[in-house]
Order: sequence, then structure tokens, then C-alpha cells
Amino acid sequence: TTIVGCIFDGGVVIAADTRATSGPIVADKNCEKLHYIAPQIWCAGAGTAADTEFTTALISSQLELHAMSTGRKPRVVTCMTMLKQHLFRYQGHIGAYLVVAGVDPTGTHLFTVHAHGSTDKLPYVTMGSGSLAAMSVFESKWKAELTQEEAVELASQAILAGIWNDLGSGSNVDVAVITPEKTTLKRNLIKPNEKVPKQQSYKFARGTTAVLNEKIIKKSEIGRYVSVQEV
Ligand SMILES: CCOc1ccc(-c2cc(C(=O)Nc3ccc(S(=O)(=O)NC(C)=O)cc3)c3ccccc3n2)cc1
Repeated sequence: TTIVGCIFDGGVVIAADTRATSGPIVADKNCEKLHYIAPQIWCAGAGTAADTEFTTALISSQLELHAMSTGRKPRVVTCMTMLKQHLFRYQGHIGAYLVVAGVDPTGTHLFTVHAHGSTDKLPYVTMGSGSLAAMSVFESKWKAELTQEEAVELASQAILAGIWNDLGSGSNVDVAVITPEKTTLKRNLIKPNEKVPKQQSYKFARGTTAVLNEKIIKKSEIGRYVSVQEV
């Protein structure tokens, strides 16, 4: 998995690849790793799929109840705090590595939350098995005061670095852009691994391989031939 987040002038963008693995097997070629928390708070998840899905859904519910009781819009720091306290309580046994991003009345915020409960607050972040490949893109191309278009492009390039260089990442690029006005989910914004039509037909004509000899036997005689190596 490769997931990233990047703050820009006026909002924040998060992005993810769409490969789900089970050991060496690609279990899902187009899974969703961007999770809704609140109208202007979204979360990218790496780690155990069920853990990221259920943990984000649980905190989304708790945050909505909190917003109802306070009568205020939910804050990103509140979401981060709920996530870190929940994950710390389970001492890392919940395999959820999360990028929490959003806009609230106090501004634009981007956090990481690790499975053991540690957190960071940064202008750009990466997580997952492809995090080092993705971070190489940010460390070489990030600048302050990015525009929305620049931030979407940079985040997409960071995910693509994971897709190409990390076996745990692959398939497509999903992006979510969060501004004070609206949140836009761009599902499969980039599809760099689509199957293309074969250049030609690879069906061999009947008779391409010569038949050297043929022997028709009764079903009752099969046992006689199973152990015999015909030369
Ligand atoms: C007592 C242990 O404390 C810890 C503290 C921090 C980290 C940690 C983990 C990560 C990280 O993202 N690890 C990670 C890898 C693969 C997937 S995965 O989903 O691609 N594959 C599997 C199998 O989970 C998820 C998360 C990370 C990334 C970027 C910068 C720092 C980081 N630090 C781990 C343990």
C-alpha cells in the first residue's frame, strides 16, 4: 500500500493506490483506501483492510455524535485524537496506519496516526509499504504554497512511485481533494495498468502440432497403461 497527504493553498489532498494483497497474492486490483470520516474530513488507510475500514467507520460515527453534542462542526484534531487513543488502547494489535486530512473552522490540517498510537502533524506525509518511494517524490519536488492542481499532480506522482517500485502497491490512483467549499473524490483518477487489446490473435490453427501416434483403449484397460511409460 502507498498512501499520501499534502497540504496546498486552500486545502489538502490525500491519495492512495488500489491494490489489496494477501501475502504474494493480489486479492483486489481496485480496492478503496480513502475513507469518509465527515463532510470535510477524510482518511487514507494502510495496513489490515478490515482494521482500517472498521476503525475509520467507528471514529466517523463517534465524531458525528460529538459534533451533535457540541453543536459545532467536527475538527480534524478531534478525529486524530479519537483515532490515536483507540489504537493506543489496542497496543498496535489493530493494524491501521492512517493519514487523516481535512478542513475545519480552525484551518487545514494533515496528520498521520500509526497502529501503536503515535502521531505526526506535517505539510506532507506518506505511509504504507510504498511510503519510501512516495516520500522520495515529496522530498525532491514539494514546495510551499502549492496550488490545488500542483498538489494533486504531486500526490499522484508520489502514489505512482509506489505503484511502480513497491510490490505491495499497484493498479490505480485514487485522490480526494478537500477545500472549505467542498470535498471531491476522484476515484481511479489515473489508471496506468489497464489491460490493452492484444496486438494479434495467438490462437494456433488445428494441426499446428503434428500427432505422432494415436491409441484408442477401453476404459477397463486404463489401469494397464497408467504406469507404463510409452516411448
Ligand atoms: C513499536 C513500533 O512502532 C512503530 C512506529 C512507526 C512505524 C511506522 C510504520 C509505517 C508504515 O506505514 N508501515 C506500514 C507498512 C506497510 C503497510 S501495508 O499496508 O502496505 N502492508 C501491510 C502488510 O500492512 C502499512 C503500514 C511508517 C511509514 C512511514 C513513516 C514511518 C512509519 N513508521 C511502525 C512501528
